[in-house]
Amino acid sequence: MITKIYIGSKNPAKINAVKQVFPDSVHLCPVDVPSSVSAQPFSDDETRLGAKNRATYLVKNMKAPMAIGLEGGVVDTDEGMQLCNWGALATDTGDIYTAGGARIFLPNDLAEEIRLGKELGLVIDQWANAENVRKGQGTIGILTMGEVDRAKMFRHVVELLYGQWKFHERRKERVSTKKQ
Ligand SMILES: O=P(O)(O)OP(=O)(O)OP(=O)(O)OC[C@H]1O[C@@H](n2cnc3c(O)ncnc32)[C@H](O)[C@@H]1O
Ligand SMILES: [Mg+2]
Repeated sequence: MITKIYIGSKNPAKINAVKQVFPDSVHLCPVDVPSSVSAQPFSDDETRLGAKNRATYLVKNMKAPMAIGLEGGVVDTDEGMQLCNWGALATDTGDIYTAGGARIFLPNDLAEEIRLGKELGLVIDQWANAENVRKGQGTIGILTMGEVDRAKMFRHVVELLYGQWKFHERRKERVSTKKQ
């Protein structure tokens, strides 16, 4: 049974996403950890690696039985720049699951600023004339008029992680009962 989950961030949007998925009895431990990728990841691979690094850091260095890493990034394409988001769930049994989140295109003037090397978290505050967007509704919340905010988007990612973990645990149980 899961009693404690570490989260590799103190960002409230990320913590809320995890809180919404697991039962109230599960104790959440948010810790700021290095993602060991750029502050503004620029591809799916880099963003996914950031999420994995956050989760595995907690298992290795904080002795977390289960840890979740969530990471936001962007992907530039021929048709414009997209938001991308990834999550990873790692366990002290050596398992790791990853899942990608929703993606939408950024308006071009916003994307141009990021191409200049600025971090989305800073750019969006100016662009939307708001403060700490990344800790609240997120860019995705601004661009969808609050229909899908950052916590809701990451909630889906966490559901995909938790669901995969449950599936594999069930499979392991079946295999061990067969062997008996
Ligand atoms: O404290 P941490 O967990 O690092 O939270 P963060 O907001 O910095 O989140 P990420 O490092 O995962 O995001 C990478 C970059 O993309 C920005 N970003 C990603 N998604 C965003 C969103 O929905 N709204 C605002 N900024 C976002 C973020 O501010 C960073 O500059
Ligand atoms: Mg960050």
